[in-house]
Amino acid sequence: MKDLPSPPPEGPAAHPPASPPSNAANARGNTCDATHANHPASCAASCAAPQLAHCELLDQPAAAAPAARPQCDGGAGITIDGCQPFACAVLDGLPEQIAVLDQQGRIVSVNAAWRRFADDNAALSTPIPGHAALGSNYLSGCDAGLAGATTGAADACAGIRAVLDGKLPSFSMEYPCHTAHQQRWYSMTATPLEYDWRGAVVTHRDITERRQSEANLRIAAIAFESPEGMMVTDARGHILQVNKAFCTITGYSRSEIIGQSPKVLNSGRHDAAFYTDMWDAIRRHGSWEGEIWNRRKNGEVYPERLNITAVKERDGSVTNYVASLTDITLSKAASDEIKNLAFYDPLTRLPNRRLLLDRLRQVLASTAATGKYSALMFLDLDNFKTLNDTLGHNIGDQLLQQVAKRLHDCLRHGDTVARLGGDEFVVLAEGMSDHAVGAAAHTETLGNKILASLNLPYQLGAHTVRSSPSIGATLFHNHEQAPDELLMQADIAMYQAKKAGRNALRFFDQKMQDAISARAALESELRGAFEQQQFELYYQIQVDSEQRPTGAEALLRWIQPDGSFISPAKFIPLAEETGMILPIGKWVIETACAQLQLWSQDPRTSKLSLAVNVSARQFRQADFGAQVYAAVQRHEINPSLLKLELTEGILLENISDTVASMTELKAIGVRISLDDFGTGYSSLQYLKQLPLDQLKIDQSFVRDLASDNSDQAIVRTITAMAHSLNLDVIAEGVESADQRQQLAHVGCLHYQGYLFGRPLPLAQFETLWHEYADQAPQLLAG
Ligand SMILES: Nc1nc2c(ncn2[C@@H]2O[C@@H]3COP(=O)(O)O[C@H]4[C@@H](O)[C@H](n5cnc6c(=O)[nH]c(N)nc65)O[C@@H]4COP(=O)(O)O[C@H]3[C@H]2O)c(=O)[nH]1
Repeated sequence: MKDLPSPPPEGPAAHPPASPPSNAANARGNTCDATHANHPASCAASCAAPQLAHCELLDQPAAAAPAARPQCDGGAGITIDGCQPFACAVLDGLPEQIAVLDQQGRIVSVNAAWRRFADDNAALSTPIPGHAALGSNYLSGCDAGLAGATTGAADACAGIRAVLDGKLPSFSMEYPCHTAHQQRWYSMTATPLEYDWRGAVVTHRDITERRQSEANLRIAAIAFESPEGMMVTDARGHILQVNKAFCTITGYSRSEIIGQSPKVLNSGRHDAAFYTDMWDAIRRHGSWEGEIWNRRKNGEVYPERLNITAVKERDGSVTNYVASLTDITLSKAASDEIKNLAFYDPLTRLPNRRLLLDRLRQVLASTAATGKYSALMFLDLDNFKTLNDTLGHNIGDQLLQQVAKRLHDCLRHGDTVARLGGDEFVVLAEGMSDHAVGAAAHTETLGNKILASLNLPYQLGAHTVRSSPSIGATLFHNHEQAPDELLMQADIAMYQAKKAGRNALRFFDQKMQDAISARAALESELRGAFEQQQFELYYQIQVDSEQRPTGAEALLRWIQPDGSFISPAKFIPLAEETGMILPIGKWVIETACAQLQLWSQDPRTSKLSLAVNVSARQFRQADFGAQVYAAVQRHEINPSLLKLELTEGILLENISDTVASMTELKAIGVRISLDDFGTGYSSLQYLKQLPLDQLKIDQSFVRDLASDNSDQAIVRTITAMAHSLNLDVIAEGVESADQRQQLAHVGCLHYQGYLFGRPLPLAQFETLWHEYADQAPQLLAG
């Protein structure tokens, strides 16, 4: 023990001086001060000390010992007046250790508890100081402690001395007395003893248990005031205690809530079964944990994480319930937000692709059980891009939001509308009918309802706009179909609706699917074909009105290893879509330039021009001009012999960019021909802006030229227009002499067509060309 000194060695102490009579009454009157009022043992000890007749007494202070008084315990040779064996028995029966000190602080009498403790203590290898044996001087022990500079010892010493000197009515302190293995606490009380002589009664009490309980309570109190709300109820559910966090969360003050039932917090959002399950769990497992909606005092309903634990007696009976609760409004809002982002489109708040696929899987599973047909519809807004580009994204977003709302309003409860992104929406209508035909009819009705709704005008800020959707629908009742496959089918049908003129509904059918599958196969073959150099350029001769060969058009051929041909009409659009046209187109230009170079080396062919087709995607490349220039340079050709054939569609897409690109090409020196002329919407206005060299009359006007008056008028107009713009004109698809004659009649003096020659491999073309060069007049005359 650090705080109290070791007792002095055993032995007779000096006789204490006579007690100062002046302080006696005062000291006695204050024996049970406020501190000790709660410690009856201290009081009893101090009040009973004069009667310690049977207690073990060492001797009597000489100055105060009246000779004739009865002796309680002859063994010690001390007699105390009025000493009663009964009082001694009482003191010996007390658990507190009581010692009587004389004026000098010598222990002159102890009770049984003190004695026992002193004996036990002495037997310890490291005795606890302060529990000295009879005869030793208690204050010397304190002094020894002082030497060790222990604060508690100094306090004890000073306090007891003050009591002995009548300066204090009583003194008490508590001190730790820890051993290596145990933490122990004691209380020490000193009260004055006014008898025949002056002394003090010192009481020691083991207060370890109380200190531990107090410590536990302090810990519990700190734990109770955690950031989590805490509530303790009795077994019947009456609230006994709540902490500050509880008050903050619920809005109730302690005084308002204590004594109430937790039912005041009920939000009304959970049914009776919820609470029954909760209490069942508490009964069975002793606790329940989960999320619950509760109501604050201000009426606001909020989510909280709640844990309720039953506190039980040893016999299992519940004494209390302890609830800890956390307001999860914010974390719930955050997790809801995360959920929203993961499963909902932020713009329209509609389910996104992930959630749609999830629902689709569920519907597929349920169709397996019900056998009913459901429908999946893919919607795309016609001309959305134009609206977005012309009125801005903000207006585009508003349109999407209004479309989302209208779609939602068209559906039955339980159907799903999702936004996949951009202007693509998907409707999933479940359980349409038991039969395919009925389901198709229902789907058509729904589709028409959607068409009608989305066709109504939209008020978007200051703009009133109209929009229409193209809708593709597919029906399903076979749970073995994959969600992605169904989406693809609806998408394909939607494209059919677009092809059919937009603002329409189309159903997916198997033939369409087969075509798509074939296209997918072709696409993979196309990639391989380029790598395996299965492409070749064929050349179709072009002649003038004198039947002189003026040049050729290079036409791409895909010749498969088995010798079969795949038509450009089939693979060029696919190559365009997949982007394969870029390397292919580059190769065509390179090959054409290489050929022009070869022809330039022969004076007979050095004037031959060569036309190549340029696709939209190819032309739109930022470096297309640079590619052409590089090819012209690399092969050292006369650029005016290279003719780039562009279609009307390409040129009119973005007129200012087009003019810039064409000007760049013209600067290189190449010539530009407008292919398939007449099939688009070219106006004179546009044509005037474009740096063109030639118009190529589409073969569709040439085909019926002999019989169709309107075709004749068209060809005449085109030719006149070309001449007015100072452009060459060439007609393609000339198959008969009649056609050629008609063309010549309206002023078209350049021709290309089977009449003069089919597209041919290089060697055959060159043979034909030589024949033309030598015999063209005779051939044509024939
Ligand atoms: N019925 C009939 N047809 C005739 C006659 N004379 C020529 N043709 C065909 O008409 C098409 C003319 O080519 P196009 O209009 O540029 O139309 C071309 C062109 O748009 C595209 N194409 C061909 N080669 C290339 C190429 O290298 N690059 C690009 N981007 N497209 C190409 O594929 C289209 C089809 O090419 P082809 O099948 O070779 O078909 C060629 C040609 O064989 C005739 O008297 N009667």
